[in-house]
Amino acid sequence: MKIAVIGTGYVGLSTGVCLAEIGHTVTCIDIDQKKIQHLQKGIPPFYEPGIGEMIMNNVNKTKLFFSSSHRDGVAGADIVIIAVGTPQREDGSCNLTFLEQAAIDSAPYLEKESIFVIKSTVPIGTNETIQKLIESRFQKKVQIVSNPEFLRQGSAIFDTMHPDRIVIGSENKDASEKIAEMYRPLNAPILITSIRSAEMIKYASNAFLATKISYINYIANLCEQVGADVEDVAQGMGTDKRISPAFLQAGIGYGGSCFPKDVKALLAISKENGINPGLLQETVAMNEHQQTILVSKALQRFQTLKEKRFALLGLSFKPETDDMREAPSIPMAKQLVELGAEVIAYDPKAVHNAKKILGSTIKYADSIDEAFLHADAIFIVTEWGEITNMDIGNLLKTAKSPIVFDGRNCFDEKKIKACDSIEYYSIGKPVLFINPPKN
Ligand SMILES: NC(=O)c1ccc[n+]([C@@H]2O[C@H](COP(=O)([O-])OP(=O)(O)OC[C@H]3O[C@@H](n4cnc5c(N)ncnc54)[C@H](O)[C@@H]3O)[C@@H](O)[C@H]2O)c1
Ligand SMILES: O=c1ccn([C@@H]2O[C@H](COP(=O)(O)OP(=O)(O)O[C@H]3O[C@H](CO)[C@@H](O)[C@H](O)[C@H]3O)[C@@H](O)[C@H]2O)c(=O)[nH]1
Repeated sequence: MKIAVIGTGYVGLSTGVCLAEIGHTVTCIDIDQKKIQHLQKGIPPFYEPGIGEMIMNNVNKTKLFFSSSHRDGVAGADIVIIAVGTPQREDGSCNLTFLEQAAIDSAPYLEKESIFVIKSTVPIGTNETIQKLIESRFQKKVQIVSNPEFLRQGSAIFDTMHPDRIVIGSENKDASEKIAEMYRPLNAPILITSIRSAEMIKYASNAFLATKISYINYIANLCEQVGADVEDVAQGMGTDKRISPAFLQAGIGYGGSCFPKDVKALLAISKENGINPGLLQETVAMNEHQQTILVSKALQRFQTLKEKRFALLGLSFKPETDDMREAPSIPMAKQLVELGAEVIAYDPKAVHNAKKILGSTIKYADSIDEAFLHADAIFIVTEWGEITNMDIGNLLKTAKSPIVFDGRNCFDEKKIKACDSIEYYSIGKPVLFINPPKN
């Protein structure tokens, strides 16, 4: 099939590249000309494992094209997929400006038979609004399909090639069958629903996962008070098939471009519809509290953080991405600086993006070793492989004090007990002291 994908962010680019990989001819469109120029040379605009190779492979096979002109992709396309951003407004509700503009930019070139697919995460009823916009403004009949995306950053290509399910929301049988046909080579379970149910599935899934994280963080905080270990508790819970072990990793809260904004959007939708949003309000409040928890532990340990030098390991909102959107490292670094500490941060990929947000309020190290040097304590924020695999015992010998605040529970007891000297604070687990420093 001939497919146009509008927006070359994490979702649009991953979708476009994978659809080319399974045999379709795909043109990816973006209004960001610089992005398109780079993509035409095979350079991805962000760090995402495996995407660069897949782009080059499909560009070389003339299955994948990039353009900044909507006409180039949309004219003659069987299917047009919209994957532009739907960010959060100040009141938490979803901002549809980019989506409306993408529809307006594409509509003039839509063919009579082409199907218009909205992959962006949108409030319930948006697909119908966009359909009406195209029909009234451009006098064109259009078949609209809601096809929400569930990929995770850091494993976007794997998730797109191996989805747990594909959700297709449509009021038209031919349109949903055509979209199912487009995805057929992926051999994934397909769920066909109404448009409104498909829109709701996306928010309900993200809000559920975010709530599951806030729940285990709440249990973790209780574990610390009652002397239990949250990892044992999560394992005990997760082995129950009805609960599952996924998303039971306690830590310093969720970040990223989706959970924070989608939970708040669903909250706004609840309020608009007169449904008590109390449950989701607690999810958000718990997450905000959790992002401050390591700083509270440090304050308790040191009384004052003035003139302390702290190493911050990991800046991106999760490993294997350079995305800093809503990363827990941002409030944490700001708080430490406000309390008078000097912060030196290390991240394998996200420093460039972190500098745009945190600027020169903190320092940046080129290596883990450099960050450890003379540090009064180490804060672990993101569980990159390089960080979880580091030789912590040896590295701590170069720090001023062997004190670690681990926000992602990266090390087991064996690794901590092998250190000559360490004071190890983690989330939802007892503090470990191995020949701790005197002060
Ligand atoms: N990031 C994720 O992991 C993820 C996963 C599932 C769903 N989603 C949802 O998918 C949507 C896209 O998210 P993203 O993270 O890929 O966004 P993004 O911000 O990374 O990228 C959006 C792209 O769209 C382009 N764009 C904006 N207006 C345009 C227009 N009129 N024509 C062409 N291009 C235009 C921008 O220049 C940008 O490159 C959002 O609704 C998001 O909630 C995101
Ligand atoms: O047990 C867990 C799992 C995740 N996280 C945190 O939750 C955030 C989000 O992680 P993850 O869900 O892996 O990454 P995203 O790329 O944000 O993906 C989520 O958001 C996407 C955008 O909507 C959806 O498509 C995905 O299905 C959904 O998992 C990160 O800060 C993680 O550190 C935890 O704290 N504990």
